[in-house]
Formats: sequence, structure tokens, C-alpha cells
Amino acid sequence: MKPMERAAVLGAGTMGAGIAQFLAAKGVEVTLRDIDEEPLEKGLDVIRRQLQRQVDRGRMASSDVDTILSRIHPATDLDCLAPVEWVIEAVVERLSVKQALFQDVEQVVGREAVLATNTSSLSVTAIASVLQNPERFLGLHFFNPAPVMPLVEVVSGERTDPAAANRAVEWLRRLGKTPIQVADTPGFLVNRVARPFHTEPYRLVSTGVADKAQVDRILRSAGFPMGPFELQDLIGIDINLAASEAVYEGFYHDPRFRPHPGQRKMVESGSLGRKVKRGHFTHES
Ligand SMILES: NC(=O)c1ccc[n+]([C@@H]2O[C@H](COP(=O)([O-])OP(=O)(O)OC[C@H]3O[C@@H](n4cnc5c(N)ncnc54)[C@H](O)[C@@H]3O)[C@@H](O)[C@H]2O)c1
Repeated sequence: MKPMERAAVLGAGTMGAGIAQFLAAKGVEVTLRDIDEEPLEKGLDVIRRQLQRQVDRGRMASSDVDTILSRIHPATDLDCLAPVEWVIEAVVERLSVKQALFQDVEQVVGREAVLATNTSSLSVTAIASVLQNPERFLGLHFFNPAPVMPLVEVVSGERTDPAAANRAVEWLRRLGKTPIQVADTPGFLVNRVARPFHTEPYRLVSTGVADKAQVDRILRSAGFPMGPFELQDLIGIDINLAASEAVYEGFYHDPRFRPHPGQRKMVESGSLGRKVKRGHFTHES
């Protein structure tokens, strides 16, 4: 019999909840860790509702919901990470927070564990720079919604051991994802090529060429699964701004990647997207 796989997901927000749901659905035992009970409850509730939606659509048996949920073990401390083979971090996008967290994680996990960040915009190499064993550290960049999107970028930092990256690729393939190996450059691959998709529409709208709903509709009719504004509402406008700024900074202010002031204005006004029910559009849930 295949040995039980154990993973820890750090952060129960948009991405952490999605990654935990995906892993548990594939039979992995998951410790879902957040700093407080409240975000944990919220994350578990999101997972419950997502699974129920699958049942309502006839894509999953209701008995599977309990099985999947029983594999997710909520936690607020780090000690229970000792037996895990994979740690995937999806906490706030701040370098100092991620570095401090992984320094603590290093103290509790076994030597064989692979440590991964889901960062969209920070340097994997920079996060690893404070670790005792940076060779087992890499980026596993899932896309939103994590249970649905097949692509995962496997990002090797300057000191990542290729064996750790290969192990991650093999694991993700086995779980049914489509991993691609990329270098640790600003925005990696997808967020870099996606920058104009997110920023140019702000320019279209601010110069009166079209409104947001029109831009989304036209791009959808051109074959994109979602328009840029509805996609930003899903991603989180703050997260998307952070990605825009990081790519712009990372390429030494190359004008090709310049963010738009409208992005910042949205964040300043608290219009962060679906997670607060208000972004470019208003959302019921
Ligand atoms: N939102 C997206 O579409 C998306 C896509 C790919 C990658 N990412 C990346 O994933 C990460 C998380 O993004 P998100 O949108 O899920 O954020 P989020 O704000 O929805 O969730 C972050 C969670 O982390 C928790 N947290 C903060 N500090 C923590 C700590 N020390 N230990 C454990 N939990 C802690 C918070 O309480 C919160 O629940 C970021 O690095 C982001 O760049 C986001």
C-alpha cells in the first residue's frame, strides 16, 4: 500500500484553503495552519462550500465531502508540522513574514521535508537566504482557484537543489497537476507575461475607450476564460497590485511593466475583490 502522504499548508486564506482542498481531495493528509482560529474557520468554511458546490453540480458524492474534510487538520501552532514531507506556505505577501515563518518551520520539520512558498511576486532566493538548508526550498506557485487550475510553476532559487525541484515536479504530476519548471525571475513566467493583460485595461478604461464590463466581455469573446477585471476580483486586487509592483521593481522600472495608478486607488479604497465582496464589481459571496 502507498504510504500516507502528509503536507502542511501555512495560511488558510484564498490560496491556502484552495491548496489544502486540492491536496486533501487527492488523498494527502493536510495540516492547515493559520495564526488564529478565525481565519482557520473562515478557510474551512470556504472549502466546505466549494465541495458542496461540487456535490450540487453532481460532480462529487456527498460522502466524499466528509472524507476530504477529515483529511484537513486545522492548527494554530507549528509543532504538529514535525511529520510532514511537504510544507507549502501561502501567507501574506511580505518577505519578512515569510522569512521568519520558515526559520521557525526549519526548527520543527524533518530533514527530508521540502519547503515551498506560493509567493507570486517575491524572490524565492531572498526568502531562502535566511534558512539553514536553502537547498530544499523552492517556489510552488499555484494559480487561483488552486483546486481547479492545472498549472503550477516550480520555481528554483539560486540555491535550490535540482533534486528537490524534480521531486516536486514528480509529486505534482502524480497528483494530476501540470508543473512547469521556471527560474526565479520577477513574476516568474505567468505573472510576467500577464502584466499587460492586467494593466493595459486600466489605461483603456481611464481614457474612455470602454468600461470595465465591456473590456471583460470583449476579451471573453476573444477566447479568454475571464476578462481582466473579473479575474482581478478573483485574484485579489491587492495581490495583483503587489505582483505588478514587484515585476516593475524587479526589472528596474522597465516601462513595459509600469503599474497603473488606478490599481493603487482600488486598494486604498478597500476594494480588494471577491474576498471583501467589492472590487471592480460587487459580489454576493
Ligand atoms: N490570491 C491569488 O490569486 C494568489 C495566486 C497565487 C499566489 N498567491 C500568493 O499566495 C500567498 C497568499 O495569498 P492569498 O491571496 O491566499 O492571501 P490571503 O490574504 O487570502 O491569506 C493569507 C492568510 O495567511 C494568514 N497568515 C498570515 N501570517 C501567517 C503566519 N505567520 N502563519 C500562518 N498564516 C498566516 C492570514 O491570517 C490569512 O489567513 C501570497 O504569497 C500570494 O502572493 C496568491
